[in-house]
Amino acid sequence: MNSVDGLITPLDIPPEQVAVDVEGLTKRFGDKTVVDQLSMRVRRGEVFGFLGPNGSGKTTSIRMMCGLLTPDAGSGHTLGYDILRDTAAIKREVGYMTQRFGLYEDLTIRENLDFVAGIYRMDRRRQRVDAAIERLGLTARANQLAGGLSGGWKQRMALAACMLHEPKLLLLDEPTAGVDPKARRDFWEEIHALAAEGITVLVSTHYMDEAERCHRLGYIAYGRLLALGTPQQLVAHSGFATWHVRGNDVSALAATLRQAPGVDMLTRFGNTLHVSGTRADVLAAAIAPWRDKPELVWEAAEPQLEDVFIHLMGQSRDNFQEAR
Ligand SMILES: Nc1ncnc2c1ncn2[C@@H]1O[C@H](COP(=O)(O)OP(=O)(O)OP(=O)(O)O)[C@@H](O)[C@H]1O
Repeated sequence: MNSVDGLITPLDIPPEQVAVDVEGLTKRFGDKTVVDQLSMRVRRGEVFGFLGPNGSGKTTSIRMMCGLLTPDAGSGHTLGYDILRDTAAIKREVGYMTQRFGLYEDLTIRENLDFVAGIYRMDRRRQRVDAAIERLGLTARANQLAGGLSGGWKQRMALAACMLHEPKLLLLDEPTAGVDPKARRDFWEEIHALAAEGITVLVSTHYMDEAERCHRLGYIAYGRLLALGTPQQLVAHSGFATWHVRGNDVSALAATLRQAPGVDMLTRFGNTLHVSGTRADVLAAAIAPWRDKPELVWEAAEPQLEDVFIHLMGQSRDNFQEAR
């Protein structure tokens, strides 16, 4: 088969620790299969990240797991509820932060949250709003207009809004798109603090540094789950070997190695090349003629999660084309 085999590490845990357990989830829109036979589990209190190219089915998968969308095939349980039958119960326990949060720019943070609590007819409205403001560190800004907030604070407010009904599961769909790096880091601290309290978090992201911060990851391409596991498992099971080579002029070397069998990926960083392959022995043979050149410095390197995903992306494109 292909080198993506072995990248699925199922989660073997007792039932009481399972937050999401789905089997064969499939969704079609028209004649297009957007999610194809998705089977996986998420542990309670885990931050689980979905990665994959645009339009690969991440949002659709997450929405099926949370009873927001009915699958065409497959079954499963979320927080112990059946995803086909108990959708109302699941929705009550899920907080969903969509890619575009509709906040009112001319209302303050407090007024926005109060408005959300109002439209959902929540009880203890004042108390819930106060708790969300405090929990998300919004106290000092509670009376500022939302329109004047930076992207990071807006996201924090959006998170506060979907925490008002005290959900057990959070769905965050690319929550930090367009947020500056410092605010992204703070936001992730918050996500981990919530997970530490036992809240399960499903998050979709395009950022590799965020993927590395998840407890476990699923990589989806063309609706298929191609990889599942902790960041460490994904790197280890990829079989990837990586070398770094430095020199004053690595252009000729780059051109030759790009064509060499065993070199699956070659990335240039200034005067350094990162050269990777899924077969360590074939890669070693490819670079052997260059290893003793005095003008080059070679170093065996740890493969990075990003390398694995870039490779998976290329691989899945090939598989997809073959399957057509
Ligand atoms: N309600 C719908 N009707 C028709 N097609 C849809 C619908 N929802 C999603 N799709 C299509 O299904 C595919 C997968 O969409 P989905 O939003 O799940 O992908 P994604 O991986 O979350 O992408 P992105 O990173 O861009 O959000 C896309 O081609 C999308 O256009």
